[in-house]
Amino acid sequence: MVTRFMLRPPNSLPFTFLSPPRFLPNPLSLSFSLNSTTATATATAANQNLPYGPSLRKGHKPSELPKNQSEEAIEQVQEDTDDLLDTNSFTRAFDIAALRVPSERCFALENRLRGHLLNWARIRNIARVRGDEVDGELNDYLKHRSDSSNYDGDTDGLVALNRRIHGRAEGDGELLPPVLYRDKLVKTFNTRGFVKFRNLARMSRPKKRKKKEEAEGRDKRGSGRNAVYMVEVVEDGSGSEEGEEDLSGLLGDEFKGRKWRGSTRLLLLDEQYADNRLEDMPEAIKAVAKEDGDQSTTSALELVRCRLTLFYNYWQMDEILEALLPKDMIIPSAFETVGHIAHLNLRDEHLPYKRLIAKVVLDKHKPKIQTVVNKISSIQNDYRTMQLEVLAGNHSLVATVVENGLRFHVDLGAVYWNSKLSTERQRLLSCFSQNDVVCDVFAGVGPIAISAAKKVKHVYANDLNPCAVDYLERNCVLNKLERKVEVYNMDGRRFIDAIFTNQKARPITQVVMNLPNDAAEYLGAFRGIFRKIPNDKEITLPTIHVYGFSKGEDPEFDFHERIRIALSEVAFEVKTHRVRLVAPGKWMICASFILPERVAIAKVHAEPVS
Ligand SMILES: C[S@@+](CC[C@H](N)C(=O)[O-])C[C@H]1O[C@@H](n2cnc3c(N)ncnc32)[C@H](O)[C@@H]1O
Repeated sequence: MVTRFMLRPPNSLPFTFLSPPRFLPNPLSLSFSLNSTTATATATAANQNLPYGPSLRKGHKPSELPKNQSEEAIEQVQEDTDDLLDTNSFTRAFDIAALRVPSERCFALENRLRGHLLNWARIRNIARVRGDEVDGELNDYLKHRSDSSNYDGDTDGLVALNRRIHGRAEGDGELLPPVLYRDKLVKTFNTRGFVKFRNLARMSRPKKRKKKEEAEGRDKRGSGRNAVYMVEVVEDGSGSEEGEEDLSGLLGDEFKGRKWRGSTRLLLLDEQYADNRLEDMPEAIKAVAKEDGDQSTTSALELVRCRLTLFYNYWQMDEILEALLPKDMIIPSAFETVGHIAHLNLRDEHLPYKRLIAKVVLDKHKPKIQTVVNKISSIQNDYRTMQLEVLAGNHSLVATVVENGLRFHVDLGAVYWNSKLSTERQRLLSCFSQNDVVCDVFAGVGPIAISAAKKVKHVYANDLNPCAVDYLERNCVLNKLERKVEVYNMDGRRFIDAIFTNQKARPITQVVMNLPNDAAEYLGAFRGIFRKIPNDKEITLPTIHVYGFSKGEDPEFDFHERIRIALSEVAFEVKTHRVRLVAPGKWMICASFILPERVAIAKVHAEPVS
């Protein structure tokens, strides 16, 4: 059964008498609708109580909007989503005021009106007017026509304009074939100094999508499946005036019976001026309007009423989840990413809404995120893998991660990966030099081993998980480092014993042991590791970097103690570094020390457990 989730009604929070639950208590019997008359009546009052800026608790719901082009955009957003979520219920329209100004002056006026313009996140305070974009040359011509006192009857200009409109070349009166026309353009460019136009054909041809948008006279933000917001003029001062020419034939039906003032833009005014008349506006706005009136007989600056519609795509993930989830529930706002996968860590209280949450996460982070998963249980197995449930998107758990300029293929369902450790891996790498030989005892798919291979002389990498080893080998090849990394698939203790007692192996200078739960206990494998080496032969004592968790009051001391006990040695220096807090009061620590000689040559050797 598919359950459809509806948004909490707008204005529900400030009014207890509306007080429906913040969400529907039983997610399996969801059907909720707000009495729209009540909502409208309370809208203005509610808006006054709400903070500045757009909010799902402000504005009008789509059902309250008059039928118009915005419906097309709403439908297209809906098309893109499945039945789980009613995206239309996130459409909000806001009444605002705007100054309609000539396009060439809008940036100068924007600067002068700063502080009085709409300052909402992700909304540009300059909006284009639908169907109001005209070629500059045509614009000049139309200005002359509309101001007949200035019009000097320049027939040359008219002829040039005519040629331009009919695609004819200047001088010959005939259409040029495209190749000749392009050739002519090249010459023009060159004489003007544009000598580096290598691919003129491509550059002079507008991109298909752009062409289509221009033809439709629409702003990308306001239409199609990616509609974010849209600005429409709902009431302006223009209208048919006597003696005014009907320009609908030239400019399209949009302009039927309307006064033409050239290309214009809307400077969206702050929401507090939505209902103001010009005389009630602040001095800065009045001054601009007055100057404009003084300068021009046909002032193009006018105050208009607009509707700003914000669609589902406008709202951020937390705004949408806050509106959907029950009141007082913590909004899941963070997640880990591994390549195309968003990895949630939902609390029990979120589980009834897990698919809904995942859908919003996916919608708000597409196309980077293609799959949303949730961890089902904590990591408990030997291979440190997670049990994951795919909640939204495609079911591929094989991700490609880029770290430190290297690429890693990772199957999140079968191997260990933690992007949060990337900074720590960088820190560790900075301890290595080009003469080092590194031994990574718990290598996983190779983030440390392969990154080290780029820098050091040689790497021995091991993991118990055959699947991790498989990816480790592939990742070596993927990064063209397979000749510098030797891969093993065995238990850590056996590996330490094998690699240090192997006469042919290069002397190891650095050992990495990243298995924080148990790595310290594997240190016993180093006791007596060089016991068979003759006294007169030089030995290289490696620096060991071992990771562990500590809940102790003094985590460094606590971890140091564990290392001492594992090595049965007291007197040696250990440097510790706090990696990160993995849970309240629980630190992940990295301890680095040179293997004490007494331990390395001890006669008692802890036999590896087979
Ligand atoms: C915490 S992960 C670290 C992996 C890698 N170093 C990284 O940073 O992504 C620990 C790895 O140790 C491996 N492992 C667990 N027990 C092991 C053992 N006894 N011997 C060798 N590897 C083991 C697991 O399969 C896992 O890949």
